[in-house]
Amino acid sequence: MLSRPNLLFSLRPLFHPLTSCRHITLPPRKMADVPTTYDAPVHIAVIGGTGLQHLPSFTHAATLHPTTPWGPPSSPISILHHPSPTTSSPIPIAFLSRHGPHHSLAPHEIPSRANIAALRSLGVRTIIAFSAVGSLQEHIRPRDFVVPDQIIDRTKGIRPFTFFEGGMVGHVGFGDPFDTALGAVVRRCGHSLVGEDIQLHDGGTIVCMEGPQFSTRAESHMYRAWGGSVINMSALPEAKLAREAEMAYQMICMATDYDCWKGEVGEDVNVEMVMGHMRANGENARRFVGAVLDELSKEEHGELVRAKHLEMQTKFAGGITHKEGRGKEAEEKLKWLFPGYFD
Ligand SMILES: CSC[C@H]1O[C@H](OP(=O)(O)O)[C@H](O)[C@@H]1O
Ligand SMILES: Nc1ncnc2[nH]cnc12
Repeated sequence: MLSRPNLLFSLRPLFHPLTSCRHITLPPRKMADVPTTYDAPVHIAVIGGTGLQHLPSFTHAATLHPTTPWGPPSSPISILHHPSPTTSSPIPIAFLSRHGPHHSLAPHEIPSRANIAALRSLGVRTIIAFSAVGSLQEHIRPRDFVVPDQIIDRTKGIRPFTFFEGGMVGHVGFGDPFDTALGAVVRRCGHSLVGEDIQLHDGGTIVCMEGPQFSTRAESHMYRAWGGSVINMSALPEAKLAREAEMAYQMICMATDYDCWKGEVGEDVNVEMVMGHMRANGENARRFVGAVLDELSKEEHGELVRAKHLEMQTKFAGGITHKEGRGKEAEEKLKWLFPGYFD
């Protein structure tokens, strides 16, 4: 049984599974000027992390408060209008703050399934995720950007990490945890900005640790020996769930510290250090994300942005459980997330 048995049914009028444009009705809010509904599908999202809780300089078209069978997401979802370089109408971008609008969610408390499910239900198929990371390599200096291509999972299995459980089994491929085609676009945009105050590393391995405490020195040395480039607490399960939800996902990282492997007095990572670098270089982070959105808004990227190359993969990956053996609650939730896949 669902813990909230009526939830799926009460959601149906809000998120009709068979319509791509979902009319979202919201609870009464104070934000009188900004609409609380948005009727067109939104294909691109930005997930902001530590120090990147807003994306100013875009037209704020709506603020949505969706809910999902996995509960509400970390924050309201802002719909921002981004001018398209190739069409007359603006491109809508969904912005979600991973730790909440006031950074009140620790990494292990982030409702990643709700975040990804809410974004997918709006039509999102491409996610640019931003993260503040520790550097595990001397040449990746604080304020450098890294567009990673691999992840080592050092979370502890305490975060819900899949949509497939409770009598619905699914196995998606995760050999390349970031989307190769999207990553290539992001790197190209990053390179167009590289100059005196922007440095970019084209690839790298993120170690995603559980936290919320930072690593011990022994762990930090071990991650370096494993070939880790940078470390954070939020690449997973976000990237895994995005893959299950058939979304093209790429993380952009900004180094804020050298973790604790250098062992120099006063140099170990702390929150002040992370926030200081994020504040000082936040404008460059926003420029980077803005350049990526400029590029993705071009018509030529339409197929990529709609993740046509991932469409239906989860129908087959999740088709392993025979109908008669399915857990009913799990089946209902997955039918909500993937209308038509598991009928
Ligand atoms: C405040 S330091 C640790 C914190 O910073 C990173 O956050 P995010 O990835 O959301 O930018 C890291 O993953 C930790 O959550
Ligand atoms: N050293 C570090 N370890 C884990 N997450 C981080 N985010 C920023 N710096 C970090």
